[in-house]
Amino acid sequence: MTTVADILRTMDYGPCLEAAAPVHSWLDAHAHSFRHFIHGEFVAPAQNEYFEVFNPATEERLARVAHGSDADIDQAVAAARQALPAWSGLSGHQRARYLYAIARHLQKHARFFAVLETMDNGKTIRESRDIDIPLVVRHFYHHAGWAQLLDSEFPAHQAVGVCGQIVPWNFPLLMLAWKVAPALAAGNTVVLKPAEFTPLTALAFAELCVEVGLPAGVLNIVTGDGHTGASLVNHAGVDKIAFTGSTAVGRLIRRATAGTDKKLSLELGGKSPFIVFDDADLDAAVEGVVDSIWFNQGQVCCAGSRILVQESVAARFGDKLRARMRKLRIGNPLDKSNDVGAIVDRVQLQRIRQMVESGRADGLSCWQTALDAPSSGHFFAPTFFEDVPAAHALAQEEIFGPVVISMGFRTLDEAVALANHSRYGLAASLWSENIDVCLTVAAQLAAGVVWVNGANMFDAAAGFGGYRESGFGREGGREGMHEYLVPKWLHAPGAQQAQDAPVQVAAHLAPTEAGAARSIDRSAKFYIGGKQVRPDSGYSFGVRSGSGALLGHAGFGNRKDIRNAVETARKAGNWSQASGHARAQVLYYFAENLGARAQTFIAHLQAIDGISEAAASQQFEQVLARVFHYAAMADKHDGSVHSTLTAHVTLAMNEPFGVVGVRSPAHTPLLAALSLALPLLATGNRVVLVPPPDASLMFADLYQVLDTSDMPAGVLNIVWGDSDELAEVLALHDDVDALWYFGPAAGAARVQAASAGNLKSTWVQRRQLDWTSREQGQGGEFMRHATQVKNVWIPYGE
Ligand SMILES: NC(=O)c1ccc[n+]([C@@H]2O[C@H](COP(=O)([O-])OP(=O)(O)OC[C@H]3O[C@@H](n4cnc5c(N)ncnc54)[C@H](O)[C@@H]3O)[C@@H](O)[C@H]2O)c1
Ligand SMILES: O=S(=O)(O)c1ccc(CO)cc1
Repeated sequence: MTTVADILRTMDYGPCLEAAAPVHSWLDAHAHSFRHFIHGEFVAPAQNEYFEVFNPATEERLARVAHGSDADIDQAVAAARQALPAWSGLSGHQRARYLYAIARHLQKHARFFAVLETMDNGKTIRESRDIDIPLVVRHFYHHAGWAQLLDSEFPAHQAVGVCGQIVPWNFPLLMLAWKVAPALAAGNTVVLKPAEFTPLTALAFAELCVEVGLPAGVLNIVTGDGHTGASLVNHAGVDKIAFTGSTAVGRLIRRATAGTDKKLSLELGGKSPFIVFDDADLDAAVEGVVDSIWFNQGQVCCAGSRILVQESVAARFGDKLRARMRKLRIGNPLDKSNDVGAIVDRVQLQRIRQMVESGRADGLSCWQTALDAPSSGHFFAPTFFEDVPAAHALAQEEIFGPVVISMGFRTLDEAVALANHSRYGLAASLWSENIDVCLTVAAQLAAGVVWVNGANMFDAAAGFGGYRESGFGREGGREGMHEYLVPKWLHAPGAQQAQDAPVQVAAHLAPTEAGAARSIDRSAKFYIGGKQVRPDSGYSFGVRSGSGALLGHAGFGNRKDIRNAVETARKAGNWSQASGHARAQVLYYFAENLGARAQTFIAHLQAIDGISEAAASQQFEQVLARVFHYAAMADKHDGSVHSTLTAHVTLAMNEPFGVVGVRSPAHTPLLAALSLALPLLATGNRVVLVPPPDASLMFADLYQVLDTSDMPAGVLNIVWGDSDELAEVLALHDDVDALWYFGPAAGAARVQAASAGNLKSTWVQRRQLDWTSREQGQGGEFMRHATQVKNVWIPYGE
């Protein structure tokens, strides 16, 4: 028997077990069997199929859970559709009261949810009790607030409709909260599919919703696997899909929803850098690594899994990290003394093992904490690979386990280059005592979240989400609410589908009317890198007026022209670094020079659309007003400081995407094209514009104005031809960061499917907008789509 004297001598932790009895009683009361939650009731699966759920720490069977089929999804979507009018018709205040009640009830049952989560997932009770469940509660409180304030904070917006939500197994209830709370606050109804390894807290949450009297059908939960998820994604009755999970499945969902009107947000994988500068508090940084990669056994999408350490301190840092690893306690997750729990499932454990073995087989230096874990259960020792080459799979692939790698760097620039050497862009952690270094680096990182001298910090008031292949959309904060809202004018009755005439251009010589050749003294070329450029194809086409008269010739663009335009836009990065004031000056100057050429453009507008001179003049005035508007906005699209829980200044910075492709519509062509290009330019993006071919002669005159307006070469490039074909080339291009497509449904589907390659953010509008309306043609919606939010957490105080 261990005596007090023994304890004082060894100072070892004793076992300190959390009671599991309340969860066992709950499982017993359900006879260890769970059905779907649809229309406020627990209903049996249509095909009577179930799957088993285990405790990964003990391999004990916890329950059998319904396996959702197409019929179950159908029933749940119908319930959500039926509940939608009444729920979205409630006042924000009425919805706030439900969300507040959910938060209160969660607090009352907090320990039950924490224990259930630990048993289902394998995470330590310290984490589920002190992090997951308090954050879940915080999310419902925070979003009760957004429901209350919806009318004043999001005027002229409405709910999207029925939301299909699919979550992973790493933070089961927290991921549910991230999705359900904003959806319900905004007035949507929900069908949620939990991950197959961890459905139990979602089902307990459904019971809690019954307890608080949430109206039937507002929240529906269908359990199942990837097939169930795919059925939800493909269901025609769903208006929005919100997905958190792997990049591979995110890509499938992007393709599956292409060409539908479904709004989409994707929170995907990561390989986040953890950067340690030589002036960092190394002991604090070592604790940061523990929070980054051994938290939740490294099954964290934003885990700091790549340590980049300045060479001068690398050896010291490595020693300190190994010393700390020796102290990590791995074992029963219900034991409050343990730091590291179980891996969620045998399959995931196997994947981690294979990745680690491949690193060892390649001769990489590998160090592991001694594993003194229980004989049953899925445990894996904290693992550290030192000096891993930047291109190695262990430095590039997400492992999703307790495995960290490190590599050295010498200079700040090298650190930034290594940090950004990844297809992902979810998060980053920076360690330095020099605030200049921290903010300089934070601004240069391609990451949706940056933690300064900290790691893995979250709060409902701050947005979370990625750049690049880590997905698009944000969860949390004001920016997260936008994922569940749409401007009311988009749903206004009478909005038509865009009906661009099928592209008439063909790579052949246009028949020329007698005498026309005399008036045609040039063939309009493209504008690439600040220069007029002949088409690569060597073909041109005849440009005709609205009445069919031949106006001139224009080059016919192809894949190569687009690639050249993207390359030159890529090099024009200084525009993104320029101040808003500098960009405003260029746009004002552009407006001034455009105004001086009014007669030219009025004549073009008359010829293209067959409108009167008065109507063309009026449209041109609107064009000038729009340029002035975005010149004015260039230094005013401010970010914000979020009110997060801890002592942080959490900056939400609006950053440009980089290179953005724009396919603009035929209707009111100059106004439409500039209404799209200007917000992008004002916010620092570089643009490859594909305007309608019928208006190419007018756009050839437009770039002459650009030439005289100090617009740097490569910032705005213009190529025309078969608009949808060129848009698809842009969508497929990995160096294009975002794409705006305004045009007919068939082309929209093509670009959305093609964008799945690098998961670029797309803004697609198949409806024909009224560009002359200020509500539809300009404003916040455009500025918001032109930027992505980076949240930078900067600590203050002690
Ligand atoms: N960015 C974030 O916020 C975030 C957060 C947590 C996890 N993740 C990512 O999630 C991954 C780990 O979770 P996982 O293994 O459960 O991911 P996963 O993509 O395999 O599964 C996630 C969810 O999608 C469902 N699913 C699987 N195939 C589907 C399909 N074809 N259509 C629709 N749904 C489908 C699953 O059943 C599960 O509910 C990691 O890559 C991690 O980085 C990202
Ligand atoms: O979505 S994840 O990045 O995996 C994540 C990590 C941590 C927390 C809470 O601490 C929530 C979500």
